[in-house]
Formats: sequence, structure tokens, C-alpha cells
Amino acid sequence: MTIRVGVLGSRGRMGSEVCRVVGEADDLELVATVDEGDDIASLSDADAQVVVDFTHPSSVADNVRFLVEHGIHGVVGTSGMTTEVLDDLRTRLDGAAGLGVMVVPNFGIGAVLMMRFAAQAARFYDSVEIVELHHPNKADAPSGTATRTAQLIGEARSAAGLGPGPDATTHDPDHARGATVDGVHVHAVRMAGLVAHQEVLLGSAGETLTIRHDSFDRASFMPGVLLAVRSVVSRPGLTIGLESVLDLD
Ligand SMILES: NC(=O)C1=CN([C@@H]2O[C@H](COP(=O)(O)OP(=O)(O)OC[C@H]3O[C@@H](n4cnc5c(N)ncnc54)[C@H](OP(=O)(O)O)[C@@H]3O)[C@@H](O)[C@H]2O)C=CC1
Ligand SMILES: O=C(O)C1=N[C@H](C(=O)O)C[C@H](O)C1
Repeated sequence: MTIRVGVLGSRGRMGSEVCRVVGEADDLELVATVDEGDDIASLSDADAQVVVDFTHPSSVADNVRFLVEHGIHGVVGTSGMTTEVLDDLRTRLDGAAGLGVMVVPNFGIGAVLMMRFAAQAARFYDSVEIVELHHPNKADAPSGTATRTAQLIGEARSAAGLGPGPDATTHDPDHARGATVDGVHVHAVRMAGLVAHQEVLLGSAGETLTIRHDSFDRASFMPGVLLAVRSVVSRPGLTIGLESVLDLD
């Protein structure tokens, strides 16, 4: 059975790639494309079954609400879905039998593994910090991937009974120590020439471990996007990340 797919943010860096790979897939049909200024109703008018969102952190929550209200499955790559928005979405999906939304902080298979490895390593180290590095056109900081990684590390550290890492800083008027997400320092670099990269640095007496992932091309995200599009139709409710469809859970 062919899945009817719509794309939100279709003229953007990610959305345009998604349109291309969906168009090339034998089991998917691109039925609607929407970008800034277009009417979102064209997604429901075209009877899209699954819509992929790569828009902007300021619009993604409203977009997903539209999808749920119209009985359309969602695959969300856009960053900036807060805990409050996710909780609200979970509640809405509870009342929408059979409908699924996947919110995926990073579709790169290597990035999913990096997050998993970082969470596994977290309990063995006193210190952990994240450095995320992106192209300079990125709107938000820290990245969705870094935020998710920090949450997973924070959960692993609390489950292991670990408190904050050692840090004698008492004076940091310009926030040189970066943002703090779930107790983990996150540093954001924006630089011409980059696409999407992240290092997780872990340290204890006499050693460090660095886990690094690099997306050099947006092609790296496409297998994960296609996997989510094909999976979401049989995954009711809210799914966060690709881990469960990759059998990592
Ligand atoms: N999960 C993942 O693996 C990945 C996630 N991302 C995330 O995806 C998002 C998009 O990234 P990227 O493609 O680089 O960004 P772009 O700015 O290149 O693309 C976003 C597109 O969406 C359009 N847009 C903005 N608001 C709306 C709206 N309300 N309805 C329809 N279209 C809209 C923009 O139009 P205009 O330019 O006119 O505003 C633009 O064409 C970001 O949040 C980014 O972090 C990116 C890569 C991978
Ligand atoms: O804006 C990007 O480019 C990316 N955004 C996502 C994020 O915020 O983590 C995923 C990836 O890092 C690329």
C-alpha cells in the first residue's frame, strides 16, 4: 500500500531533501507540500496520511496540533518541542485512536547511537559536557540533539545517584560555561562549513572519553526520515526518537 505523504517546510534545507527522497520511493507518494505563506489546509485537502515537519521551532507546535485535529500522522524533525508541548501532544493523542506522531531530535543513525552510547557511559564518569557544532543558519541553540542527549545523560546520572560534576567556577558573568540542561553543560558552536556535529566529553581521574558524531551532508538524515514515515502509521501515540524503531529499546 502506498503511503500518501505531505511535507511542511518543503522549500527548506531539510524539507526539500525529504520531498526528493519521498518522490523517489516506490511505496510513498508526495501529495502535498507546504512552506511559509502557504495554506496548511492543503495537507488535509490532499488527504495526506503522514506529514513530515521540518519548519521552525516557533511554528512546529501549531503545525502538529493541526495534524492531530485532522487525523494525520506526524513525523517531526523540527527542534524546539518543549516538555510542555510534548505532554500536551501525548494527551491529545490519547484521545485520537490509532493516530501516531514521532518526534525525532536527530534522524541520523550515528547520532542516535551517539546519544545511546553517551547515556550508557554517563554513570562511569565524574564529569560530562556536550559541545554541539552547526552551520551558521541554524535558528536555535542549544540544538534539539544536544538537549535530548543532556536529558538522557541527566536521567542516567540520577539513576546512578550521581550529583553535579566537579566545577569550581564561581564567577561567569558572560556564561562561558555554556547552557545547563538537566545538569549538563552544553556549548553551541555556529560556524561556516559545518552541517551538524556533536561531541560528548566524559572525564574521570586520569582519563577522558570523547564520543563524536558528524553529519557532513543532509543525506545522512534521509534513511531515518523514511523509516519514521513508514513506521508511524502503525505506532499510535507519541514516540520520541528513533530508538524503538531501530530495536534499541
Ligand atoms: N531531526 C533532525 O534530524 C533534523 C532536524 N532539523 C531541524 O529542522 C528544522 C528545519 O531545519 P532546516 O531545514 O535547516 O531549516 P530551513 O530554514 O532551511 O527550512 C525551514 C523551512 O520551513 C519554512 N517555514 C517556516 N515556518 C513555516 C510554517 N509555519 N509553515 C510552513 N513552512 C514554514 C521556512 O520558510 P522561511 O525560510 O520563509 O521562513 C523554510 O522554508 C530546524 O528546527 C532544525 O533544527 C534539521 C536537520 C535534521
Ligand atoms: O538545524 C540543524 O541543522 C539540525 N538540527 C537538529 C537539532 O537541532 O539537533 C538535528 C541536527 O543536529 C541538525
